[in-house]
Amino acid sequence: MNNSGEEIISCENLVKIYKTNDIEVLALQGLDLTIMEGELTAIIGNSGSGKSTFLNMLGGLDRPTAGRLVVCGKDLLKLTESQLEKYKLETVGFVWQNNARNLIPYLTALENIELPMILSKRSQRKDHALEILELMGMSHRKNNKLHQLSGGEQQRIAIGIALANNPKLLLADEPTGSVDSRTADKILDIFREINKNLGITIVIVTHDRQLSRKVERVIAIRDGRTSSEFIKMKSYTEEFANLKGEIGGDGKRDEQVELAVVDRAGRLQIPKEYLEAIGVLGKGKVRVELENDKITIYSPEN
Ligand SMILES: Nc1ncnc2c1ncn2[C@@H]1O[C@H](COP(=O)(O)OP(=O)(O)OP(=O)(O)O)[C@@H](O)[C@H]1O
Repeated sequence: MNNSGEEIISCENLVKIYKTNDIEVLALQGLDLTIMEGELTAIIGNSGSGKSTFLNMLGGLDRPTAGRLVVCGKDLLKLTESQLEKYKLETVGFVWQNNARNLIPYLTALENIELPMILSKRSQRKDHALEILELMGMSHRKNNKLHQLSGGEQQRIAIGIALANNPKLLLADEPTGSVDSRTADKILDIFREINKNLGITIVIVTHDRQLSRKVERVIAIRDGRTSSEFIKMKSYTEEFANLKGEIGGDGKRDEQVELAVVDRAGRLQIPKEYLEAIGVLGKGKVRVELENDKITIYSPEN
């Protein structure tokens, strides 16, 4: 991760309501989060919590209903249709779980990677596509079509397609959802390399707890709101050295610390289990005390 200190995604009180016939579904209900340029972030949450909805908003595939969503300086609630088309083609790259959606089956791997460049009228497309294939370790598969590639190879090409127009932000929806764990590890390695070497900000939506343990920042969404965050405390270099016994390993397995989210209005969401543990869940009130640099939360009965 090479976080440059610039905000690339700023999301405040984001709301998305889907209307089907007479039914309204509140898919995002005031989501707040900020992602800095150069971060590699995983978004986790139960089925139906709003992960894909948020990724679709980030990708410009669907419009938010209300709130604020600014990506790379572009206000996604205000872009015109043609600005949104350009944004989808040039500012973000999208990798889907389903490769039939990522790759056009009757085109070769090389042609698939060239396609986004054709759509945005770039020159020197073939050279750039060949460079990307090399970066993905897929030069030897350039003339293969979808059905001639393994699941892992298809995902590499899908990432290559997403990188074709040099996006600042790469979005991936369950990229390891349909491959075995060894392939999933390799795909995650590619994301890490792209993040580190090209400095591209990456947001991955995943159910895969194994994958989310391997990234430095994890944002948990519950019921369309940010519920908590996990930050990795050790760098990969340190962790790798630890594994190889090169630096004193402390034997600690849990390298991610959980952070509760405080929104811009100062509202704090405390994990439900914590409230349960001190017997205040559903009570509506807690005792809060400030003591030097600590805030302590008690049950009012204590
Ligand atoms: N196009 C749509 N029309 C109506 N409701 C939708 C639409 N897309 C999503 N929803 C609803 O919005 C809520 C959030 O869905 P979303 O797909 O974002 O969740 P998710 O966390 O990605 O779930 P999963 O992990 O199962 O993919 C769900 O209740 C879902 O049924």
